[in-house]
This record gives sequence, C-alpha cells and structure tokens, in this order.
Amino acid sequence: MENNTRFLILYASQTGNAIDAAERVGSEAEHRGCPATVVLSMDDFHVTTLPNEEAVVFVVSTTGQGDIPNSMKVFWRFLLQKNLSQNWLKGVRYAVFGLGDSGYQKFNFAAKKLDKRLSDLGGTPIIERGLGDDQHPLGFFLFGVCIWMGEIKNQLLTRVGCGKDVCHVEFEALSPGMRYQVGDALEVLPSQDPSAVEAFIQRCNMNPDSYITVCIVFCDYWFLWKRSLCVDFLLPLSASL
Ligand SMILES: Cc1cc2nc3c(=O)[nH]c(=O)nc-3n(C[C@H](O)[C@H](O)[C@H](O)COP(=O)(O)O)c2cc1C
Repeated sequence: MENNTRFLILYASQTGNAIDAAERVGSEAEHRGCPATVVLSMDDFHVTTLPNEEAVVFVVSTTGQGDIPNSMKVFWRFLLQKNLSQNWLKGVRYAVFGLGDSGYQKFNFAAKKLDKRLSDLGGTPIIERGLGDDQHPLGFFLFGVCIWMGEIKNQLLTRVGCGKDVCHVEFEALSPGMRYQVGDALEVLPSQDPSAVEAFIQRCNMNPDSYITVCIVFCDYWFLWKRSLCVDFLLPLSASL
C-alpha cells in the first residue's frame, strides 16, 4: 500500500466475534506498518463514500437463517440499489472475511452475498474471500487472519462437514536447502519488531535476559487471539517456552 492510503476495516457483528476479528486485523496491519488503519462498524460508516476508499477489508458474520447482522442493514440496502453502476466501486480494492458456522444450511451467506455484490459493482478483490467456521477445531482464525495477511496459502481439500479437515498449505519463505519428509513437523514462529520488544521490556521494567512463563488461556475463539498476543510480545524474552 502507498504510504498515504487509508486502510479501512468495516465490520458487521451480531454477537461480537466479528468485532474481535476486525480489531485483530487492524492491530496486525498497524504492527506491519500500515500508516492509517481505521476499524469501524458498518453502521458508523457513510456507505455513499465507499467509492472514495482505496482498500477495505470487510469482516461480517451471518445470523438468523443466512441473514446479515443488524448493523449491516442500512449499508446493504444501499448497496442493493439498482441504479448503482457496474463501475461504482471501480478503484476500490477489497477483501471479505466471513464468520459463520457450517452447521447452518446457509453457511456464511452474508459474506458470500457481500463479496458478490462488491464485485458486481466493480470492486477489485485483493484476495479470495475467507470463510471462518465456528465448527473448525481451531476456530475461525485459521482460515482468516493468516490468509488475509498474505503469509500462507491455506486451502481446505476435504468437504466441509465431512468430519476431517485436510488442508493444502504453502509457505513461501522456506530456505531452498531445507530437507523434509512426509510426516515431518514444521514449527512457525512469529518474527518480531525489535523496537516494539524493546519498548515493551522498558515499559515493564524487565530484564531482557529473563525467562518468561506464558500462560495460555483456553476459551473458544479467544484462545488463538490471546495466544498470538502473548507470543508476539514475549517470545524474544525467553529461550524456550
Ligand atoms: C442465532 C444464530 C444464527 C446463526 N445463523 C447462521 C447462519 O445462518 N449461517 C452461518 O454460517 N452461521 C450462522 N451463525 C453462526 C455465526 O455466524 C457465528 O457464530 C459467528 O461467529 C458470529 O459472529 P458475530 O458474533 O460477529 O455475530 C448463527 C449464530 C447464531 C447465534
């Protein structure tokens, strides 16, 4: 992204999960140097100004029986107007991430409909839409944040709901000399921004050589999000976790 581009994250949530996901994307973007990241609920955004945006990430859940969240209703009604031209969103680059539950027949309908409409109005997808699933053992972030941030390709090979998930995952940054065999395990550790680590150490008045015990709290979706927060900040302080 250009330095002066604002990075807008618009969410629509019924019970709060999409807010957490949107804020997580926002903080990741800032962490990676995105200059102007704005996280907004859809009902706090003037939809008429959408064509002025250059980059927008939509984070929307599905509720009811394939329905959109209440906070998306005004936005969606406007987008459905027939008089909007096919070029209305020309120049707008977007990504859609849905939160849903494959136990419902209309899985992630809100995200799917939104993605199609944005495309029909001339928007350009930055990346294939991500569909989070409450049913997934790792929660919705597995299919979401990693894919959004462009780090890995992660494609589900098995059919949703078949009882076993097998994914095709591609890593771009493996060293060419690295040897591996079927069944080997690959550990992925987050890279650190040294200045953020230094600031954290100073703020907490810690000894940089000290060992830290990381306490991981298991509670549904918060697990991955809390874990990555801890690891991001604390890993460099510890030789082993
Ligand atoms: C009453 C209710 C209805 C739901 N209906 C659907 C649905 O039709 N399709 C779907 O994919 N997920 C459905 N879900 C799952 C939610 O989309 C999922 O729990 C999501 O994480 C909620 O995100 P939110 O807290 O941001 O609203 C439903 C959840 C609830 C509680």
